Amino acid sequence: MSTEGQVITCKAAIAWEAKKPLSIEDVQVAPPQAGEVRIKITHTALCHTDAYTLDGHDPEGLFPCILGHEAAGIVESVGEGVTEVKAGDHVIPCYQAECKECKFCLSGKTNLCGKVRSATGVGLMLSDRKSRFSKDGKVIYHFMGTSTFSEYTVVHAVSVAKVNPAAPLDKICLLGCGIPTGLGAVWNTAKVEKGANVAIFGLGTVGLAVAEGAKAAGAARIIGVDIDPSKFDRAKDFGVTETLNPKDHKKPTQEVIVEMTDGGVDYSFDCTGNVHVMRSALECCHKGWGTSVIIGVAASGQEISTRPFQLVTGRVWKGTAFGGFKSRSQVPELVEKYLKKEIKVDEYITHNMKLDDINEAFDLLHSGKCLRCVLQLSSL
Ligand SMILES: NC(=O)C1=CN([C@@H]2O[C@H](COP(=O)(O)OP(=O)(O)OC[C@H]3O[C@@H](n4cnc5c(N)ncnc54)[C@H](O)[C@@H]3O)[C@@H](O)[C@H]2O)C=CC1
Ligand SMILES: N[C@@H](CCC(=O)N[C@@H](CSC=O)C(=O)NCC(=O)O)C(=O)O
Ligand SMILES: [Zn+2]
Ligand SMILES: [Zn+2]
Repeated sequence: MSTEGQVITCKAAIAWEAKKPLSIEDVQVAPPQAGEVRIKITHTALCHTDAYTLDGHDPEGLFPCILGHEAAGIVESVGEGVTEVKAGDHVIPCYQAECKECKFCLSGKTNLCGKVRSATGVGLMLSDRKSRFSKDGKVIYHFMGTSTFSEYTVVHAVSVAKVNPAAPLDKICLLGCGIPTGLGAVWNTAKVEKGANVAIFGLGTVGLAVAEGAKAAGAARIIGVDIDPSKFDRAKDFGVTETLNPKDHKKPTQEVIVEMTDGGVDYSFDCTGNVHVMRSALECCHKGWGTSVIIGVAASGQEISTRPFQLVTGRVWKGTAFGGFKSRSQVPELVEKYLKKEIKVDEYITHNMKLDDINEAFDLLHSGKCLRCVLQLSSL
């Protein structure tokens, strides 16, 4: 029976307030309005950014909300005027939109899109500044324009990447965030070249994807830094050539790396979200040309600092969102790369669970034992 045009009642994990476990409850999901798409989410993974917002560190965090932004699913219905996807299409919801017509999209300089960001930042849909989620009449906010911890979600059409239906949704859900972010930080933002020396701070999913991207780019040395030594063996499988635990050294990590590399690395990446680590990452870069890319998301109120002399003497500080990939255009290309075995995806999945187990999955994420945990919400 078609659900098009109807309110759907389905299960979702509601974050009623910060720092509290999620609650699996029935929610009402309104039909998509003009320019919107309702998606049946089949699989979602958890990213550190979901934990960051749930823990109350996100200045944009709004409660109650439905978190989740690394997922895949099938279009259930589309609103008026939506032509690029239709019911039955396999899709990846993208927290970074791509409208292809705003100042950002047309600039050729960035993957950021300005079309819906003002609405997604306050948990609403653009057309009427309302939420499509409710619980017995009470508004539940959207998150990152995706809200994938729900059996059904509504997103802006500019935030939907249509992908090859031959790709397994339980794997390619990971292409909604962490893997593209790490690969793209190397390929699009830093543009690491053959023979370069690289340092990666933080060897979770994002850091490992940086390692994978750096190896593919032909980096000579890939130094993996983490305070958890249990991360090191696996990191070597992703391309890390040397490991460094800051706790094993009296000197600041940046000094250790500068000594190891005859003056510093060509590129460094922060994949921790810790502002002190971001400073180390900048300062371990080579004088004159070293570039450091901030990927990690820092908690509300945190600020970065260094001596301006570090920049005067040629180091460059950059940041990246979704690895600089244009979502609707390039996520389908990443799916094809996965199908051709040109990029890893399965290797980042350490756990598989059901939506009901989501709080256990967050505990695993916090424990450091988990790279990506994929939750199955429904079967095809
Ligand atoms: N800019 C963007 O578009 C995106 C940013 N992120 C952010 O990237 C960061 C990494 O995400 P995940 O890999 O999912 O997280 P994760 O929690 O799996 O990995 C973080 C790693 O950093 C290590 N670490 C923590 N403190 C450290 C320190 N002081 N020195 C060295 N290593 C340290 C941890 O042991 C862990 O291995 C998070 O801040 C996340 O919010 C994630 C996706 C997209
Ligand atoms: N809401 C936070 C910032 C969170 C943030 O930086 N998000 C990243 C993606 S993290 C994915 O796991 C991002 O793409 N930012 C760009 C954007 O447009 O949101 C805050 O207010 O500081
Ligand atoms: Zn993420
Ligand atoms: Zn745009």
